[in-house]
Amino acid sequence: MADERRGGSRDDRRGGGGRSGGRRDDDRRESREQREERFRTERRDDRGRQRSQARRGNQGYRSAAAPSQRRRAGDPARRAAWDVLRAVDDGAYANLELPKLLRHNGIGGRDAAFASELCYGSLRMRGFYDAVIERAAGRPVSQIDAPVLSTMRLGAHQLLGMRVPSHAAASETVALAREVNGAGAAGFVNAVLRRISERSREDWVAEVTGGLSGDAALAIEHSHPEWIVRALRTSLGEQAAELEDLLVADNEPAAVSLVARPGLATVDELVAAGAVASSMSPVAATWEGDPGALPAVRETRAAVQDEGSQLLALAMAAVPGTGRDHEEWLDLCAGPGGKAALLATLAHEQGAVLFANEVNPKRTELVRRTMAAALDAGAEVMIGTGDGRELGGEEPDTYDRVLVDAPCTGLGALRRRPEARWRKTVADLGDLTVLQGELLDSAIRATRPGGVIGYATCSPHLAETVQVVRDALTAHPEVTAEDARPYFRAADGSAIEGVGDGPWVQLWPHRHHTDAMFFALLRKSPVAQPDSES
Ligand SMILES: C[S@@+](CC[C@H](N)C(=O)[O-])C[C@H]1O[C@@H](n2cnc3c(N)ncnc32)[C@H](O)[C@@H]1O
Repeated sequence: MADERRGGSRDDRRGGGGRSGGRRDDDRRESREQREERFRTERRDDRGRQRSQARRGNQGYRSAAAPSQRRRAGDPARRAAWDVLRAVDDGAYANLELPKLLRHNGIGGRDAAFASELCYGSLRMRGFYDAVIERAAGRPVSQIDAPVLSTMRLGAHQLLGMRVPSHAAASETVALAREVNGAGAAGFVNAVLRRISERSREDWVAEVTGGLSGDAALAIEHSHPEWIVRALRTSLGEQAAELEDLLVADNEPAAVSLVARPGLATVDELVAAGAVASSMSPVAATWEGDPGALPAVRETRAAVQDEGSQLLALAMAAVPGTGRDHEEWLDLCAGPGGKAALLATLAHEQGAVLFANEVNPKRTELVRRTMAAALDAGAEVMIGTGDGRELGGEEPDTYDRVLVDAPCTGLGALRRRPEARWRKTVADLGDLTVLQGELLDSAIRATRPGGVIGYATCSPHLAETVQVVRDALTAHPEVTAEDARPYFRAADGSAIEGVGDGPWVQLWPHRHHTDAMFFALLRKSPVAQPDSES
């Protein structure tokens, strides 16, 4: 392939017409921006409303401290956590919002770590805390004003989920309530937190799950929507006894895993900088602190990437392809580009070329940025924007390896997105599984005879994983499933255990300390030879 195609656009190659698959994402972005604007203005109203409501309805409550001793404002870390909870209620993502706020307010070090734990923990454990708050407040949370409820959730997490001494948790949270909710509401917060502090976490679990059994009790105690608990139980199948371990793992913050992109960085380089080599992915090291402090990360030679994603890209490259020289690889859903960047360096090592496709133009741009070091090192990559569902019809029988890292519910990455579990609904599955089926269908069409297709999701939900693959196998008799397990290798070269009975691979947070990634490997039969047809 000619050098000028490196980092070039597939749209250019096809005459620059571009593709217009990004409208749905643009629509979403617009409404998100509108929501943010609404939030900026509404927050002032909320606080005003809150004060007057509190004066009307909660006059009986009094702060624990004497008026002369009352702190007028909360501390900056708690305030930042509260601001994020409010923003999340309006559609923001905590992992994007919190770093922005911490930077803006100059909060760093231990205060930043405290704000992160407070914010993410309150969001993850919202289901449990709301059940506790309802008992302590003597009313359903739907009857508590949202800004006051956010304050109470922060207080509940300090009391039941962090090692903050009760008196500090209560007094600091009441000071925050005075600042953001008004004096009357602060009295209400004080009374509720006082009641919560009278019992241990274990006692509250017994109280709020009393009378419930099975998945309903697990859902409250481990703070997952019940439909997700049921789906995870089904996905675990014969290992359903591990369900509680999985729910616990979902509530623990994921360690920061770095990938050393082959040919660009090494695990040894990351270890020399203070990271710890992983026993799971051969190209991973875990890192505590700001990844941006590492030159290899700033230069895109290394990056933050879940080890499950690393293993999956490594497997995709390790599978025997068509055996052709100079293979062509396709990443059908590449944005923001983590797997594509790893595939690009692996393709470069094998003398192959990668085409990274993404439907959303802004995410295509992220793919380009993620690739910077790989492109500089001479990896042959084309990056294009387009609807992956059309690609199989446009370029049939073309690619030696095709990865479909499909858009999904993300139920396998709940550790990373603390609010995600409360936003997903069973209804999301319907549209997603249709899209996943169409993308896999297109990927099969785009695959050269004898080539391989990897189908991946960061969800273990059977409707998005096994069912999509089975439907594709039924619709495409020219494709067969291959055992993916031999291609998942740990850092010492041994086979990774506990990935299921095959032929697919299912990784799990509680077993592998990765996201719950699913991977299926399909192969398109080679073109029938003339003599075999006779
Ligand atoms: C799970 S993410 C892929 C993550 C990516 N492989 C990585 O490792 O960074 C799924 C991606 O599919 C994209 N997508 C959604 N619908 C698509 C379509 N019809 N064609 C191509 N990409 C699509 C989404 O915008 C999203 O970026």
